[in-house]
Amino acid sequence: MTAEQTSDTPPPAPPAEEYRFQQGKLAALEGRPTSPWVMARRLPQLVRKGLALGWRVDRRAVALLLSCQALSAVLEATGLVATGSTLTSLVAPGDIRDRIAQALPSIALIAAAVGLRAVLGIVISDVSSRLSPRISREAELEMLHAAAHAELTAYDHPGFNDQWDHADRGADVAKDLITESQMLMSCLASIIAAAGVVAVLHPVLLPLLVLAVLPQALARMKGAHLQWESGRAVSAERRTLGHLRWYIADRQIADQLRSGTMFGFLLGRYREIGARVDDVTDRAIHRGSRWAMAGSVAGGAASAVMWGALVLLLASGRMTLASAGTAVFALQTVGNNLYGIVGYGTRIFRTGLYVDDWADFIAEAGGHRLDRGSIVPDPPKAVRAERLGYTYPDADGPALADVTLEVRAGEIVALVGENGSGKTTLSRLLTGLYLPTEGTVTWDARDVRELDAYAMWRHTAVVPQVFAHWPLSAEENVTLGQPRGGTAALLRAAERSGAGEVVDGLRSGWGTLLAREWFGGVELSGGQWQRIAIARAFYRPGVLVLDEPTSALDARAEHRIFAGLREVAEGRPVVLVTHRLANVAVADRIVVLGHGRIVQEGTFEELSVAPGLFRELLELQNDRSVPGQRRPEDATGREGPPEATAGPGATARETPPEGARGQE
Ligand SMILES: Nc1ncnc2c1ncn2[C@@H]1O[C@H](COP(=O)(O)OP(=O)(O)OP(=O)(O)O)[C@@H](O)[C@H]1O
Repeated sequence: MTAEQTSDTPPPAPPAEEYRFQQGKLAALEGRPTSPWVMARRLPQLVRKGLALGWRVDRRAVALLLSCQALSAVLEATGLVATGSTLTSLVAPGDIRDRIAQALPSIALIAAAVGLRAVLGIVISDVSSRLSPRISREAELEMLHAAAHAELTAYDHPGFNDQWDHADRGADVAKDLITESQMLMSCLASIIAAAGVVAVLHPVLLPLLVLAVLPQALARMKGAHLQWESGRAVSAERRTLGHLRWYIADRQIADQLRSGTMFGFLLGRYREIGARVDDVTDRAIHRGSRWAMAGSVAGGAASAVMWGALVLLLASGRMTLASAGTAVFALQTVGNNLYGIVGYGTRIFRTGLYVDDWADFIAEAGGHRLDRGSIVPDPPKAVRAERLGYTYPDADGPALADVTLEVRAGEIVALVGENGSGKTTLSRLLTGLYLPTEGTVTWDARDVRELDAYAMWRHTAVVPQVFAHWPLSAEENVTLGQPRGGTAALLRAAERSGAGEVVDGLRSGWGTLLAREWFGGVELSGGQWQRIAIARAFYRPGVLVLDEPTSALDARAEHRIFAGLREVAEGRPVVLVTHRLANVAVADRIVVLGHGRIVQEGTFEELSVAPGLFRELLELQNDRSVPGQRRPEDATGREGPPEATAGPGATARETPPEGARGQE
C-alpha cells in the first residue's frame, strides 16, 4: 500500500456531480429486434449484408467462396448417399467378400468426397482469412470518412461519441460477418444435403429433429440479445473508464498526477465504475445462463423423443437396419449442423447488431452529417454576422445573442471580453465551424449554409487556444500536407511567426519529425509549438482567426507577431481574440463581448477612455498594486489605489478570490 493510500483522512464524500458520459438517446436502438423470432428472420438479411460488404472489397473472392460452399454441400450429400448404399451392400445376405466388393465403389466415393471437401475447406478458410481484414479496414475507412463529414457541433451532443464507439465496434467486427455468414451457409448446405437423405428414409424424423434443436436455438438467441443489451447499457461507463485510464497513464499530465498525489483517488474512481460495469454484465450473464439451462432441458427431452422414434421405427419393421444406420449418420449430420446454425446464427446476429450501429453511423454521421450547399467560395472579402445567436446543444441559455458585426479584408477586428463571454464561439461561427442557431453568417453576402463546407475551410486559417501537435515533419506541420506557394511562402510564414528560428535549431531542419522521442522525433517546448501553429495559420490564405495566439510566447516573439500582423492582414479579414488588451491596439476595431452580447465597439483610443467594460478591464490589467498591502509611503494605513503605472503589455495578474480577500 502506498503512503498515499494509508492516509488517515476518511474518503471524501461523493460529489454532487460525477464525471460521466451522458448516454444520448439512441434512435437506432428503438425498433431493434427483441424477440428470437425476429432475430431469426434477420439472419438472411445479415448474410446478404456480409456478402455485400465482401463484394465491395473483393468480388472474385466472394464468388470463389460461394462456389466452394455449394460444391462442398453437393459432396456432403453425395457422401451420405454413398454411406447409405455402402451399408445396404454390407448388411445384404451373401458372401462377405462379394458384399465388400459390391460396397467398394461407394466407399471410394465417400473417400473422394471427404478428401475433396477437406481441400475445399482449406480454400474457403484461405479466402475468408484474406478477405476479413480488408473488410474491417474498408469499414473503418467509411467510418472515418463519416466522422470527418459530421458537423463540429456533433461533438457537443451527448450520444454522438457513444454512437462513434458503437460504430467503431461494428467496424471491428464487420470482418466476422463474412466468416460467420460463410459458416452459416456451410451448415445450411450440409443440412439441406443431409435433410434430403433423412426425409427419404422416413418423413417423421426430420420434424422431430428440428423440434429437438429449437429450444436451444431460442435460448442462445435470447442470451446473445441480453449480452448485446448489457454491452450498450454500460458503454458510457466503459468510455469513462477509458478516459480515466488516460488521466492515470498519459505523459502529458504524468507530472501533475504525481505532484498532486492523485493516483489513489483516481484509481478509487476507476474501481467504483468498474464495479458498476461488472454488476450490469453479471446480471446479463446470469439471465443468459438461466435461458440456456431451460433450453438445454427442453432440448434434451425433445432429443430423447426423436431417438425413441427411430428405435420404434426399427423395432416395428418400418425401417431396415441399413436405413436406420444411414439415418443415424444423416441425423447426426443434420443435428450438428443445426447446432452450427444456431451457434453461428447467434453470433452473426450479435455481429449484425454492431454492424447495424456502424451502418447507422456512416449513413448519417450519427445524425450530424454536413448538410450544406455546394457553392465553392473564393477567399472572402467580407465576413458578416447578422443578428447572430448560438446555443450549445442541451445548454440552458445562448452563448451568443444578437451579434451583428462585419470584418472586411485587410481589417483586424479584436474580440475581447471576460471568460465565457462568447469570443471563441463567435470566431467559430464566423469561420463556419458552427452554424448559427439564430441569425446568419455570410461570406461576401452568401449564407455560409449555402457554401461547400470543406471548400470554405480551404480559405480559413485558425490558431485555436488548444492547437494540434501533429506527429509530422516541421514542414508538414506548417503546410498541413497541402503545399501551396512553394518554399518562399513557407519561409515567409516561418519568418513572420518566429517558427524559422525554431526550425533552424532542429537536427534535420524542415524535415525533422516533430513527435515525442519514443516516436523517433524531436519534442518542442510549448512556445516553440505555438510559433509553429502561428506559422501554419500565416501560411494558409483566407480568413485568419487568432485565438490567444501568443499565450506561450516570450516577449520578443510576441512583439514580432503583433508588429507584423498588419502585413499579414493584407487582403484578408483577421479576427484576433485576446485577453492581453495592450495587444489589441493593433486592431482597427475592438468588439467587446459581455455574456454573449456586444456591449462596446470602437477603436483602442476610443474604448480606453470611454467608461465601460473595456476601460475597466484595461485598468485592472495595468493595476500592479497588491490589494490589502500597504505601500511603504502610505503610512496612514489607507489601502493603495490601483496604480496605472504599468504600460501596455503588462501581464494580466490574477486577483485573489473574493473569499480570500475577505480574510485579509
Ligand atoms: N462545447 C461547449 N458546449 C457547451 N457550452 C459551451 C461549449 N463551449 C463553450 N460553451 C459555453 O459557451 C459560453 C461561451 O464560451 P466561449 O468559449 O465562446 O467563451 P470565451 O469568451 O472564448 O471564453 P474564454 O475567454 O475563457 O476563452 C460559455 O458560457 C461556455 O460555458
